[in-house]
Amino acid sequence: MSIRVHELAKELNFSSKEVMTRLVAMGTDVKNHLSTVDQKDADRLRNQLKGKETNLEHSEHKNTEETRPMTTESVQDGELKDPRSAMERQPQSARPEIEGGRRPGAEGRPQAPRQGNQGQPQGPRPGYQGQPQGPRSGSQGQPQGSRPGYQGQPQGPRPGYQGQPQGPRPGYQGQPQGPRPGYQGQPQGPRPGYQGQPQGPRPGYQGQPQGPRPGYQGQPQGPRPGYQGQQQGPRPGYQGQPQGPRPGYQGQQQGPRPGYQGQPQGPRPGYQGQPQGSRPGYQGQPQGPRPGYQGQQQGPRPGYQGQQQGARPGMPPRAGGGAPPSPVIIEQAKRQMPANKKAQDKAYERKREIEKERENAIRSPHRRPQKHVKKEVKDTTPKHIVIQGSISVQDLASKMSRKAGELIKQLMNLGVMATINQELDVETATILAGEMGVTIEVKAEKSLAVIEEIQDDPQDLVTRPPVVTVMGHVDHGKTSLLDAIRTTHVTASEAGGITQHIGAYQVEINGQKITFLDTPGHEAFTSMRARGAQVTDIAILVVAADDGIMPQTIEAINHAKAAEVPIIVAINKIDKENAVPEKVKQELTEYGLVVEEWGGDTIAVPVSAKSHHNIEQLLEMILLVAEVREYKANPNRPAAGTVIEAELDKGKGPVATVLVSKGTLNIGDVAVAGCAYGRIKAMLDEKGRRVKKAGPSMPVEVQGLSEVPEAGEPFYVVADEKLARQITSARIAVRKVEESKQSVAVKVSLEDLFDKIKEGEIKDLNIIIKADVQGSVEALKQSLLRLSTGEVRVNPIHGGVGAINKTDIMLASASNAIILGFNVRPDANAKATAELEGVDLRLYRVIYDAIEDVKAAMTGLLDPSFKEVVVGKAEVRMVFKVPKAGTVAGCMVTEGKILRSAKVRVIRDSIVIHEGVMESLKRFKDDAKEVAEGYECGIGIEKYNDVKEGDTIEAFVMEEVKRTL
Ligand SMILES: Nc1nc2c(ncn2[C@@H]2O[C@H](COP(=O)(O)OP(=O)(O)OP(=O)(O)O)[C@@H](O)[C@H]2O)c(=O)[nH]1
Repeated sequence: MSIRVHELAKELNFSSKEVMTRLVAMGTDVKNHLSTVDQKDADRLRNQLKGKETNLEHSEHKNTEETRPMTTESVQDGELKDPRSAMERQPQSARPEIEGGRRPGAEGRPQAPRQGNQGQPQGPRPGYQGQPQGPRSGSQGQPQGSRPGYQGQPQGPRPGYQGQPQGPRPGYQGQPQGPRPGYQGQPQGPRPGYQGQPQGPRPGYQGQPQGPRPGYQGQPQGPRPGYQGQQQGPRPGYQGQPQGPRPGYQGQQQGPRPGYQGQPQGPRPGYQGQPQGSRPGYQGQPQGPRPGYQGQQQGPRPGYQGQQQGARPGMPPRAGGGAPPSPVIIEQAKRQMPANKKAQDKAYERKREIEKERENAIRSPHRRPQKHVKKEVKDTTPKHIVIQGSISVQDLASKMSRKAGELIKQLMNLGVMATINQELDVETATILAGEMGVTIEVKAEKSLAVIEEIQDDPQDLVTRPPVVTVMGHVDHGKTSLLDAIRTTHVTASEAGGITQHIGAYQVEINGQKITFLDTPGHEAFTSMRARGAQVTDIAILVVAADDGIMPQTIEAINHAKAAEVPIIVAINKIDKENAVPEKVKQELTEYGLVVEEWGGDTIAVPVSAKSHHNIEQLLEMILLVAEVREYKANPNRPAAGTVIEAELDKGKGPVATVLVSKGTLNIGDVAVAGCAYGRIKAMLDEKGRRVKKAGPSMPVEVQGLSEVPEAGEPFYVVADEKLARQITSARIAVRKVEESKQSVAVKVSLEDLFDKIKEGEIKDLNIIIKADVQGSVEALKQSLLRLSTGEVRVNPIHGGVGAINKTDIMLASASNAIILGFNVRPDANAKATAELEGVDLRLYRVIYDAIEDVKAAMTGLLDPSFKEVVVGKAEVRMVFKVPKAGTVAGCMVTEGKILRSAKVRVIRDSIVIHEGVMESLKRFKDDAKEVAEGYECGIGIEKYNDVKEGDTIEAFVMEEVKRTL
């Protein structure tokens, strides 16, 4: 039955490796510990090891190896068993003195205590690689008996090194030996131990008294315990194998102890064949007085590192003398540094310190040498810091635990001149810190910056006045209507009060209040919406009965619809003769507003702002809508609202008109609005009267804020000024981070539309269409509506004729819409606003292209491989008719530069009237490649002669854009 190597090892209490080695030596084919061994081989190994155990018992009474006879019986199967090198195999007495009396084995390893491998007692010494140990030949087979000298030279007269006569025992390199100088000529006399320690009383290891010869670590010496207190008695061989008949390496018989590489051992030559008798020292130096390590006096043979050797703790008396200390003791001695060694090391360290000081002094000559040089300066500076946004040099230095000067210096290296109080933007701070090995994390305290909305219990809600905004086309009578309402419906008690413009006011009708935002037009409405403030409950759409629906009327309708605010139409100027209210109602239906009398749900009230006709009816209608909509709020809670208007008053400081939407604002409350905060010192209503409280839907002018907040900012009352300060400082940090990032609030764009649709972010694709003619708006609108899919609905929220203006951009921003311009251009203001608001604005000359782009964007196939870049604009100042060349426009370049290679388009009143190729570009009579801003030039356009004074010629190039999808 076969058995695996590891199983056999376990059985025999051997390591698998050892078993494998033995099996291989026996000729068994084993590769690893999982290899199988057949029964026969396993038994062979068992028997072999068993035999050793027996032999071990026999060898129990053997003495030290020096006295052991070398036998030839230990040779088995022709294999030599001694695992030791010749040096190891040499008897102790025959070994040369090397390094102060330690007689090392091969490679200077200590031999003496005859411990087997791993400290186990060794007993009978097997020969090297199992070679018989017996006759103890000298190195390289020289007979040991006759003690030949070095390289076989006769031993008789005991020649010294290189055959020199031994007689007078010359010292190293032939120096006279007489007074036996020690290493480097030091006197040998009193035989000091290692490093000059006195040798005399032979103290034991670490100065312990030597007397009773204690064993290792002071254990009694009596029974001579082996390594780690194991009994020395039977002296097991390598790895606990029985020692008895002195088997050679791998269990081979030991017998006659051959010399190195099987040479006879006999005459016991010294190291490298030198005669043993005279015992030459290391490298042939005369041995006589046995100099110590490095020539120090050997006298009583100091132990390792100067420890006295004499009594040899745990050691049998050495026949050859000078046996090295136990390896165990060496190990121990290495661990525990002798006192004098420590002292030396200290002195060395001190010396190093002084040297370092000197080096430092040389490097920085102006610096005083430091008295105490710290051994190790621990770097306690943080390696990672968190900032909330831009940060001053001083604050950054303190966060980095560095001196501000260091940072300023580093900034200078980076080419930034900064003062200690200078604010560093996040990017600069990050680079600076990075240069100093510190990473920066920007984490704005948004949790503080954003105030959590208090959810009111429905039971606490009470009806509040509706908030109304008046919108409509220019000159249709918005201001007149607001004035009419204000003047006709002030309460008696208010009469005589000086009406102030604070941006909003309240009127009372039938005991019920209505709040009007006193900012006619949708611009304020949309800009507030763009900031997320939805303050309006009801929109009054003013349409002049004599004019009908006009572009801004349509915009207003679409704004109100986008904000999902109910619309009440005030058909104004009905006092006028040419007023046709029915026409207005008719037109309204085209925009989804069907008046009630025609079966719809849109309330339309014919009014006259001039004659105040039907103003009351209009107000009643507002109350009716409010009643249906049930505008409610909880007045018994800390106030929250919106800043309607704010300004810096010379006398009052920052003042803000706040429309309270929830709760009640009181004098003394601490409020936060954007980055402004403060305790409310005074409150005024629209009549300029001081009030102590302001409930839901009441507009009041408040004083006491730290700075002027922006219109549209939410306004909150907080617990105390400390919290208010924390909130605003956190908001300031957020604002700085956002400013430093210069991030644009990215709205939906055709570029990322598909991604957003996929992510479910977009369900409605809001589109604003602006075109040169209404027909194009309608055509585009109808085509786009047909693109709606199950995933996304195309929703043209606004369409109009004319240039793309700022209002369009604000509506797009508020409604997250895309603007499609067909044959129109954005005005300068609109273009800048679009960039600021991140509104995607696309211009087309062909309706089909616009539809295809939207379609492609919705399916993720948009390929805007080219993007139009306007490089310059020129204003046509004069038109020349040049024979053969046609019409040439004498222009002034007003923006950028006109490139000869660019394409051009002619724009008249923001409408593109021609797009084509430039035929000529001249500066006076010379052809020009480009003409820069502020210079005159002549532009000829290929096949186009209708250019007129006042036209704008726009030069543009098409740049390739890499797809990001
Ligand atoms: N006959 C008549 N004229 C009116 C009426 N309402 C306003 N107007 C006149 O129309 C003109 C424009 O009125 P505004 O109130 O300034 O119109 P608006 O819409 O506020 O104009 P913008 O502020 O420019 O947008 C003024 O001359 C008013 O006198 C009305 O009911 N009847």
